[in-house]
Amino acid sequence: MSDGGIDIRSIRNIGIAAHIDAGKTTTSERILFYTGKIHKIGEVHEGAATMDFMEQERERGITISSAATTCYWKNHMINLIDTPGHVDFTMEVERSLRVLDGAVAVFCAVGGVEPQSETVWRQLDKYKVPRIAFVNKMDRVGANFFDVMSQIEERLGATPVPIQLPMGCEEAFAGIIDLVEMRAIEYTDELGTRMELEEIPQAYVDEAQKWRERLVESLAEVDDEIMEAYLDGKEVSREKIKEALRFGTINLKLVPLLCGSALKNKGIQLLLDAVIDYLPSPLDIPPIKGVNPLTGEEVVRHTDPEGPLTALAFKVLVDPYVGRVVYTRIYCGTLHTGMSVLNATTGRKERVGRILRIHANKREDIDSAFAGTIIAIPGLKGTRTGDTLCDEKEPIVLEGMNIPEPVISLAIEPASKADQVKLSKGLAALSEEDPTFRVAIDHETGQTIISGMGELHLEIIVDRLRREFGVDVRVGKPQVAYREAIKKPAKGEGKFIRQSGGRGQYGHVVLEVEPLPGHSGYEFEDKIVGGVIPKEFIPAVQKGVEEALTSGIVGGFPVIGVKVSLVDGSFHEVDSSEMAFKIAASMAFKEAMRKANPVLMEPIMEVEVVTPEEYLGDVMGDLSSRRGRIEGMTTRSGAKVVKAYVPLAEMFGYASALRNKTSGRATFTMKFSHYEEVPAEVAEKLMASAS
Ligand SMILES: Nc1nc2c(ncn2[C@@H]2O[C@H](COP(=O)(O)OP(=O)(O)OP(=O)(O)O)[C@@H](O)[C@H]2O)c(=O)[nH]1
Repeated sequence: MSDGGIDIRSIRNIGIAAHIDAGKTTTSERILFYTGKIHKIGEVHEGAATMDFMEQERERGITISSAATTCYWKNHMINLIDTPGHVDFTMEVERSLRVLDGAVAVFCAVGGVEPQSETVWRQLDKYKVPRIAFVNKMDRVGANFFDVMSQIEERLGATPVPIQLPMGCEEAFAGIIDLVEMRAIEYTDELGTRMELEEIPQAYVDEAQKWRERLVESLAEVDDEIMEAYLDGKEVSREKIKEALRFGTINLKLVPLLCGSALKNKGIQLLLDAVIDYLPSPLDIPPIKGVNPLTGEEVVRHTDPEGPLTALAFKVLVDPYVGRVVYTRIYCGTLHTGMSVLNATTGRKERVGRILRIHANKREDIDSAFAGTIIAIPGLKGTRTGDTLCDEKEPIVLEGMNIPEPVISLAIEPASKADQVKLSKGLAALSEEDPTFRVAIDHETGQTIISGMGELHLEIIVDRLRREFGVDVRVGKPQVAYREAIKKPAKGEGKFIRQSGGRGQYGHVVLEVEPLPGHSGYEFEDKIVGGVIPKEFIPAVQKGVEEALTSGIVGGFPVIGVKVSLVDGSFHEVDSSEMAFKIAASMAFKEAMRKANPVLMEPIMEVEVVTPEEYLGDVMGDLSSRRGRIEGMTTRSGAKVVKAYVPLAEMFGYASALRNKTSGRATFTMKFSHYEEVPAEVAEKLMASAS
């Protein structure tokens, strides 16, 4: 199976992961330059970068959107996937890490392993992504290749294996020694397009020999044949070295270490060679798992162009040239234009009218795309980020793409009447792009409420509304989504009786309430016997209860986890009406709830903090002071991983607090877990400040 002469073995789906300022954008751009797809090297911070098309990303220095760009190198197809690295966007991170098979971790030769590179590295560990490391900025004053190597070893618990050495550094950085080929590469022009291959200069021979031996020594650990040759003092062939490096990298046993200067155009071609030589093709990764939505059975799909279509829509973006496109990774089967596919997540069918391959500077229409590739599909109206697209006859929903419930919300309003329409449009577009972002209207106040995954998430949404949609908005303070529940069963009675001449009103309802297990869900049961309330009024009773549930009696928050039984009541031949029963039901519910020991419930987050051991005490102490409950502690790649349950209300500002406590070296992720009762003294304070 081929695509312009490319077979699956020659595909590399990679991401570039780096600390802010390590040179991710410059490196990506140089890759696109050398692979011949863009012809001008732009200075990133002057706005010419190809990957960062969102103005805001550049300003904030964090990458939010994840696009994929296709380029070719030595008969291989490389799909470069943009990887975000911020904790508030765990969905984004998970999605892009899901679709890439390997990564290039870029480090700054001066800064080394900086706190954020630690974050990114640990995410790659979590998703078991094979990687190579590129020590960039070798031309800068203070650059030190070996320092970065030891930091990777010590701080990240990895096994970096240099496959290159720098020739000179700082101002004098002139080229690279290739320890696999045992040759030197010198650059003779500014753009780095002219490289001279030469013998290793005399001054570097000893050092090169030493590191070549170390390379073989490291490979002996992962390859028996090399181990034997090493013990016997025999030469190991170049091919064998490459094979063992590839094996060690793909199996996460080692990380090849390279060097260069993206800005000075040195080392990028060799980096591309290493991507091809050592990072996995779609055939080298484990098969993807999912469930059959009809039977609930687990399904496993291999990278096979002949198999049933299985694809993941990993990002919806408005492309500046084409409009709304769905970036999709095909895991199995082949997608053709004109094909009808099942969106197994929504259960709806979609027609694929066009398939696009996105290059840095153009969009190419293609007829088909097979397993292992990444493409963009325009016009899939009903498909959102995280949806699985598949063959209708063999449905599958890929696992692990659950969309978390938003836990934080704020009120938003247009600054003027003129902004109203633009605001609605902007909110609709943004919630379509990002399934973790929701929009709702508060029926009591008429306010528009937006909800998301964290403070920064909403901050960025508001920022995008201002910039991209030109809306002037006013926003309220972020609010925790509280709920109410009851702790014991109780009975309540409600009578709504009016007699003022003419036709009166008569509704009389007796309800029992009881808590449901786990404080979730809602049930209504009609236990009326003997027609003490006629059948036709039962729906009105239920409606009255449901309305009362939307605003509890503790603080006016929605009530969750309650079973309501209608047990008794009475009616009047003439005066009873649906309205009267609805009001009586609502009164009965409120009375029952008052007697049922009502409590305030708060969202509890599952928090995972990854920290170097030296900060463990501080991190745990801080979590406890935030009413956190430590659930467990493990070790991952030499760092401590603390799992805890912490109320969301206590997590405001946690990102900066953690940064300050750990000099930025610890990282965290959090997601909603469940609701729990707010402790009495906290609830009291909360209610006092609200009133
Ligand atoms: N001296 C030197 N500077 C470099 C090199 N690579 C990148 N830079 C500079 O470092 C700065 C950051 O580079 P970017 O490519 O924007 O880094 P990034 O990791 O994408 O950073 P963010 O966009 O902030 O996330 C820019 O001013 C680059 O010109 C290099 O090899 N040598």
